[in-house]
Amino acid sequence: MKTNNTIAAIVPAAGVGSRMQHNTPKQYIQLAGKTILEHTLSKLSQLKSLSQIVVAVSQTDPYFDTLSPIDSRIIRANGGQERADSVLNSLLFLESNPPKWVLVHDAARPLVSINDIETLIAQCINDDEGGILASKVKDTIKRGHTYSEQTVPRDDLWQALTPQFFKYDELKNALHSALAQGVTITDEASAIEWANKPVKLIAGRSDNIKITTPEDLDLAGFLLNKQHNERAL
Ligand SMILES: Nc1ccn([C@@H]2O[C@H](COP(=O)(O)OP(=O)(O)OP(=O)(O)O)[C@@H](O)[C@H]2O)c(=O)n1
Ligand SMILES: C[C@](O)(CO)[C@H](O)COP(=O)(O)O
Repeated sequence: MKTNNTIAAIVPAAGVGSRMQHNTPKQYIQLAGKTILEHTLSKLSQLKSLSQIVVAVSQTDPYFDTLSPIDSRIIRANGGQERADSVLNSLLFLESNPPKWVLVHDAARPLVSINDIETLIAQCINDDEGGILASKVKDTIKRGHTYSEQTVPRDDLWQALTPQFFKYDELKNALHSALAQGVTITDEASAIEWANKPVKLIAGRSDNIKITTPEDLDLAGFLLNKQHNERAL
């Protein structure tokens, strides 16, 4: 009997990018010849294992439908108030023909490495457990406000990245219940942790940055051009 390992991608892209302070939502800023969202979707479209790529955008988003076609697997869905609502809406969008697994990846992380995504998927499927790309904290970490009160031990501290990869049913149930109970959910892993289910930490490249503030743009543009030139060699 063939194992069902269908995988759908979900790309939350319904944010307004308030920290970017730009006149369009940050996913539509042009960098290295394309919008940030197009770079992200071009990356995901290299993954043949994906059955669908659901992109959650604001219901009133006027930009998405003007993008050049990238891949026939891409489908538009409605986002929500917060990132977690956008992800839950996308999961519900897939409800009539649910995949076994979902790969959730921020529109704002166009630099992700395909190798890292393939490693995440392979390890999670092999161990039959969900997981996330994450990078070990590298700097000395302080706790405090105006003054440092403490240097925090960092041996077990990780920065959560995306993609985050979970079984469809587990993620939908965890997100739905956590949001219904008013729990703050900043990533898929926080919903799964809240549901007392395991989250594997898979070390990923730390240059998979989330483009968040204006100073991220130059670095992201530089790295995107570098990746483009390396592919052309
Ligand atoms: N209601 C929301 C909010 C965020 N996102 C998406 O979630 C990803 C990560 O969120 P973040 O970087 O925080 O984006 P914004 O919410 O747009 O940024 P800000 O917090 O600065 O407003 C982004 O791809 C963003 O478009 C989403 O789909 N729906
Ligand atoms: C999901 C995420 O990208 C993991 O780092 C992040 O939590 C989402 O954005 P935020 O800046 O934490 O709201």
